[in-house]
Amino acid sequence: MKIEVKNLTKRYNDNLALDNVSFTLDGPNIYGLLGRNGAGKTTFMDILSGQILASGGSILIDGENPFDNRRLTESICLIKEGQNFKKDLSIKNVLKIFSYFYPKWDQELADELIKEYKLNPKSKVKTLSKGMESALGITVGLASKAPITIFDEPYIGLDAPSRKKFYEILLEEYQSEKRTIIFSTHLIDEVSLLFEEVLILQEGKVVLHEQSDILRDHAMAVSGSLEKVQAFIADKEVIKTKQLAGMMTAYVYGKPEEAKMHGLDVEGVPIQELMIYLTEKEGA
Ligand SMILES: Nc1ncnc2c1ncn2[C@@H]1O[C@H](COP(=O)(O)OP(=O)(O)OP(=O)(O)O)[C@@H](O)[C@H]1O
Repeated sequence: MKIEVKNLTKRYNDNLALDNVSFTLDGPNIYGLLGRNGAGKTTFMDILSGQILASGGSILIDGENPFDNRRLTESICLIKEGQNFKKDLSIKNVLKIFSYFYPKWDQELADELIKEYKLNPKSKVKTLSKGMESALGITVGLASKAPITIFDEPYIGLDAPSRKKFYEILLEEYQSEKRTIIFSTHLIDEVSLLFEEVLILQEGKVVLHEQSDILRDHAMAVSGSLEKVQAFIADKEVIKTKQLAGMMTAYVYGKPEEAKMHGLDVEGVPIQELMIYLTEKEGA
């Protein structure tokens, strides 16, 4: 499904959570939605899933507004950090309710995940540990098979092996049937290999929207003498520079071979680091 975001703005009193944001997500892909605390990620996901209204601008999903739109909401599954389910329901009933709601619900996958995460179908949500509740969220998100599945920090309390299992199954599911998956997380290093496209928000604005392959191949840290680095970056898009004792490191987009030809040291910049540099305040 195509998601078109145009001049999207969300205000909470004086607080501008989204500031005139425009971009397009062009169909099935795994998108990493990244940014510091308070950048506007959850606000965006809430508007996208039709849960809250924007203050201005629009989001169109295949040309339609998601707010209060039943046809669209059954195509969108949003799993949040917690509080996804009513506390008095049993796991079995949670799954039953979601299976009625999502037309493409995959009960076999839900059963497999429940087993994998050792969840007892009879247990009530209120008796689950944080990690177990997250595992239930992941189960619902994956089994929904919703054409737009959104995970907003879905794994609070989930241990590393369980997260790894989640990434594996997510990728398997995605490969067997492509869908739009939007993933917001602060554990960027751990998941960045899954992302096909990355969006970084900073104070309600998009500071980066790029394909991961391009970032992996072209975002680089070049180091060398001040003069050499300055000469090299003169015509480049510079993310950040650091100087120490006549030496300079610059984070730029460019061709690693070209930097090497200039006699500079070149290293790739992991997405997590890129996010940090792009969202650091000036002079930090
Ligand atoms: N219901 C609300 N009422 C008032 N302000 C809000 C509300 N929800 C969000 N905000 C504000 O909007 C801004 C963006 O918040 P949002 O939750 O979208 O950020 P985020 O990127 O998801 O952050 P985090 O990574 O911490 O979850 C913040 O300044 C936040 O304080």
